Amino acid sequence: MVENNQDNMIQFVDVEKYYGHFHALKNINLTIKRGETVVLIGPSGSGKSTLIRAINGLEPIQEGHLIVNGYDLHDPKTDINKIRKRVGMVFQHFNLYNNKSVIENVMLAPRIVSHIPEEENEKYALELLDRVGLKDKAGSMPSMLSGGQKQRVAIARSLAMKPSALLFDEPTSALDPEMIGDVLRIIQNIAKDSDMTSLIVTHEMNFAQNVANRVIFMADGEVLEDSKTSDFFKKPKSVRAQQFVDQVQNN
Ligand SMILES: Nc1ncnc2c1ncn2[C@@H]1O[C@H](COP(=O)(O)OP(=O)(O)OP(=O)(O)O)[C@@H](O)[C@H]1O
Repeated sequence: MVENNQDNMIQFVDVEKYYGHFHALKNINLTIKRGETVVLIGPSGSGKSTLIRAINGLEPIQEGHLIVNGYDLHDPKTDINKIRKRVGMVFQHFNLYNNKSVIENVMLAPRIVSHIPEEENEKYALELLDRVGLKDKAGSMPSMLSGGQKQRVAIARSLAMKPSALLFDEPTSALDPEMIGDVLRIIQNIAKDSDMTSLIVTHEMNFAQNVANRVIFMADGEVLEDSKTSDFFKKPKSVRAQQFVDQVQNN
């Protein structure tokens, strides 16, 4: 039995994850406290997406405990929807409903999951679209938007459920370079909110340095480093992490 500490938003205890025989997450132990902004970095294939997707149950784990907002995901009695209500996710490829307008995308989950009255739902959706600079696109279809705009809608949509935590899985990797700055600025603003817990997979090292209070470095399915951001960028402890940072920064 793992102690349930209310200060912890996300806790991995001895977590193991396999895809068939492939060991994708190896003995993961880490805790993310409420309000923290944590950046997860590492080479391609190191398990970053698997780890972040495990947190809202998109990837089942096979061993250990994964406790999110007080619920143990590995307990069959846990209702995953209770976790997803409080933990939003922003994907690399936006995952918008292309047959629904921008505002409908933002209003859908609060309407279906939380039964928010229509007028209140619409008012809040417009506030969120304003926050991401897209109020004037409320009636547009996603196909009429740029990649950066689509991602800003996806962020507004993830905020619509008033989550306690947001997971970002490479939110700028599919964007043209000129769109990345706007999206990162919005994420930075969200992360500054001390009530919000953010976990961000990214290759944007300047962003990581400016925004995160902690950096987690993964390689080959393991967490090799979990350090304060300033300590990590001053001198990573492992050779693997140093090589990775040098390579990303020289690109
Ligand atoms: N559904 C799956 N079935 C089998 N293997 C998978 C599956 N998803 C991921 N993997 C493997 O698990 C490992 C970790 O993948 P993951 O996508 O978590 O890495 P990542 O660090 O996010 O990589 P990237 O930066 O390229 O997105 C990789 O070797 C990948 O091939």
